[in-house]
Amino acid sequence: MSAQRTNGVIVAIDGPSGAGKSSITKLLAKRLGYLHIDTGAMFRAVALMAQRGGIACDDDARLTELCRGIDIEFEREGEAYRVLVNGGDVSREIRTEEVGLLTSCISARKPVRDALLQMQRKMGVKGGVILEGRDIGTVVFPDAEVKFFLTASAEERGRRRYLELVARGEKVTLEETIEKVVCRDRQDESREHAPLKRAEDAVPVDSTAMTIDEVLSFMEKTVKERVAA
Ligand SMILES: Nc1ncnc2c1ncn2[C@@H]1O[C@H](COP(=O)(O)OP(=O)(O)OP(=O)(O)O)[C@@H](O)[C@H]1O
Ligand SMILES: Nc1ccn([C@H]2C[C@H](O)[C@@H](COP(=O)(O)O)O2)c(=O)n1
Repeated sequence: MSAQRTNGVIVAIDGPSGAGKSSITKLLAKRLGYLHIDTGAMFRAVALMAQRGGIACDDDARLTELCRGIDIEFEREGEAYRVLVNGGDVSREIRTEEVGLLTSCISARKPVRDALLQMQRKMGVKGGVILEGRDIGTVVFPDAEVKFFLTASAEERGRRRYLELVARGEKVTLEETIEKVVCRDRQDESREHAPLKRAEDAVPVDSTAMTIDEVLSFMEKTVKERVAA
């Protein structure tokens, strides 16, 4: 472990939409006493601010200016966390389907990735953190002590997201939800900058037939073994 890691190791959890990254990261961070850094929420926050400012998702000049002046924070609230942008709570607004779609475009822009890369490295460099996203183990922290690539079949991820949306009262079908998951996968995997892919040294976890507790126990055991080694 490098001398910079004064607070513990860095754990990276990458994977496609609906794989369970946020759910697992929240629980694993609690068990380890680590900080949970939801990098997807950071991209969503930039997308929301671009939407509010009338900035087109491919306007790199204005996106560069937006990212230069943006302050994104995670504020612990009991067992959860609030996402603050320039001091304002955007935890709910960033989770809408509209912002999610805009984020797919925004997250492909190099100025946005470069700006958030610096922020994420600053947040995690001392360790004692779990970062979840698409490029943590490949780009943000290629030297992370523990890396996981968490996935599940597109059908299972669509089913999970469908149940989540229906529970929120949204009128969606299972078929269209699976289609959106597959579409999001294609966008995240095919973009030019920091595409979604498994780091060579990431531990693959296919949760298609695993419960949240089974995934959590496996990851906790793996981290503790790696730290003890
Ligand atoms: N192993 C599992 N078995 C059943 N349901 C799961 C499992 N893992 C996660 N879920 C459920 O699937 C839904 C999506 O999980 P979550 O939001 O954590 O995924 P994610 O990878 O963070 O997605 P995104 O990247 O789109 O934010 C949640 O309702 C969660 O409770
Ligand atoms: N490190 C990251 C994290 C997220 N993204 C993209 C992928 C999604 O299109 C969008 C929202 O992520 P989610 O909240 O669904 O995990 O942001 C990325 O490109 N890199």
